[in-house]
Amino acid sequence: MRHLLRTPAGLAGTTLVALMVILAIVGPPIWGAEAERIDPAVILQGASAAHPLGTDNLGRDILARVLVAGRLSLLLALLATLIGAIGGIVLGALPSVLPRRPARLVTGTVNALVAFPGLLLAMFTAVIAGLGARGAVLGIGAAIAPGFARLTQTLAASVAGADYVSAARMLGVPRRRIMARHVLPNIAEPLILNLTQALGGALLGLAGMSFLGLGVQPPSFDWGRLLFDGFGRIYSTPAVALGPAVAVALAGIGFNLLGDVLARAASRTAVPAGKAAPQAASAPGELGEPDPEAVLEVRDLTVTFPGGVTPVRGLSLTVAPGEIVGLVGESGSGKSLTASAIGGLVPYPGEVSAARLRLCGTDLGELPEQERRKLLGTSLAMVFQDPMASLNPALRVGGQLAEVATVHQGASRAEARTRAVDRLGHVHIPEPDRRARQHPHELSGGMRQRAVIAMGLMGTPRLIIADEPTTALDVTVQRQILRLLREVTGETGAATLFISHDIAVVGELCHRVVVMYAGRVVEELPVEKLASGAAHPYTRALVASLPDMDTDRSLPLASIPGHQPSPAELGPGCAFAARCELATDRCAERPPLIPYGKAHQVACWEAS
Ligand SMILES: Nc1ncnc2c1ncn2[C@@H]1O[C@H](COP(=O)(O)OP(=O)(O)OP(=O)(O)O)[C@@H](O)[C@H]1O
Repeated sequence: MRHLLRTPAGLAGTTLVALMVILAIVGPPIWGAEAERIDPAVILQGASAAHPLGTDNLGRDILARVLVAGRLSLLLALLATLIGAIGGIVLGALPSVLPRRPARLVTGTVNALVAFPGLLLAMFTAVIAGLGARGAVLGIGAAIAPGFARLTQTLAASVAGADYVSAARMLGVPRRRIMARHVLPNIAEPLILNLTQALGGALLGLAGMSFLGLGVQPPSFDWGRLLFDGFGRIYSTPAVALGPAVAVALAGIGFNLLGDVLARAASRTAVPAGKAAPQAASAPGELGEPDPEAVLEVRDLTVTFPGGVTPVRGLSLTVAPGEIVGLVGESGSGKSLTASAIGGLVPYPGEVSAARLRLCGTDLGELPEQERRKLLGTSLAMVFQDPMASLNPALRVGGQLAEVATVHQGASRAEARTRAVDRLGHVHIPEPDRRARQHPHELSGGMRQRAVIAMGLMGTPRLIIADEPTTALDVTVQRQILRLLREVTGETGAATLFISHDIAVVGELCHRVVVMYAGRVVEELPVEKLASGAAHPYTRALVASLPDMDTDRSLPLASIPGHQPSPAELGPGCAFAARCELATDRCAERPPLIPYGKAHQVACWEAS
């Protein structure tokens, strides 16, 4: 964010807005008397040394009036924006809490209002509410509200699909409460950012209303009113109209630039990893020197959500070039959030901190936002469970792949397309040229997943994070994708972090296995030791729950009794203790991750 504010647009927006705010505060006390001083000797004068913007029909100095009018102009714009925003957010949120029919009525009304020209809506409301500042403010508020309502509906719809909202719904949480607790807090940031841009629009709108004679009435004056008063003289003494016009334009540009930069900074909806004090397991002195060979080095990674929910707690992980590391654990253990934190994709309001988060030898926490994105865009490829989530259904597959090359490598369109077709062929998609021209829905599930892997290969990824990439696929296709991942890792020398809840798949594909439980690593071991050399009771239970050739298929499959505690339920001791046959009083204290043979670490007091 700080970096974006230092860009030319950010700097210009911040400076202009700061100047406007200062003007609104100091303008009236400094130039108030001058702005009101009537001087019959200098009536209707043009620009001069004494009156740089000329004088009005009562001999009042226009420059002083422009400087004083800033306060009223900004205050009215702020009021109109707040009215529009609050009205719009309420309108936008209503369909989510109302019964079906009234909800449809509200949605239809919002759609109609969005289609209605804003200025007409403003004028219509202003005429009904009465001429003057009040009517203009209500009018502009009414013109702003539909945009906010539509934005609220769109954002709410995107959050409504989140797993935690579905879970709350299934638990029977009332819709009003879901809206207030789960939806609105998660969409607050873009809405607040939109306020800044709306403020710029409101300033221009109010000036327009005053200019049309529908806004501020004498003796009060805002920039629009001054523009209205000076417009008749624009050919004889242009300065009198240009002064207020420039003020309106500068303020509008300032708020729009700032709003745009803020929106861009927030558009990620993800929180970049920042440097944070190392937690529990490793004190600063234990952090040690960075590993120069590692592709990925994570130390004490923590992901926190408001309310003290910490689904990832002090996780450390290293992945070497060409290595396939499996991150395994039950659903909810924090595997996906770990991947999201590495890729800078943790959704707002999650917060990421790490004592060290290095990718390809560069500390991500120390990079400016733009460079961090560039490094992630070129060195990291992410493959998710649902390939449709990574592919835009409205775009052709080839075009989406080509975008990576045009955006990150500055390739021409033709070069990017050729490379996209080549990459599709590389992941064994038959007839890659034809497939590149198709839309994602025309491809099978396995082919889509291959296309996503091909997208990752458009750059030269040093690390591939594959988060449950085969879970949604049938067994045969699963095998093909696993083979492809192994092949890609072997060919490119890239490292792979393979996330799965399926320890059998992990055992088959990976060189090393990291086992997570309730947000922490409980064991890290070479894959050869998985079947019979695991030391943590949880890893052993996971392995024991796998069926093999001798398993009696008439009996229910083995499962680990009990359930993994949710991040909010975690106490100070070993999180697995409640389900562990070996648990003793000592487990009330959390066991540290300690070496247990070569390339093997375990966090258990009773490990044997
Ligand atoms: N946006 C969020 N806000 C609050 N809690 C969240 C959010 N996203 C994830 N969590 C919580 O973090 C915990 C870990 O989630 P995560 O998705 O990383 O688990 P996982 O091990 O990948 O599980 P799965 O295999 O089911 O994807 C879960 O308890 C989940 O409820």
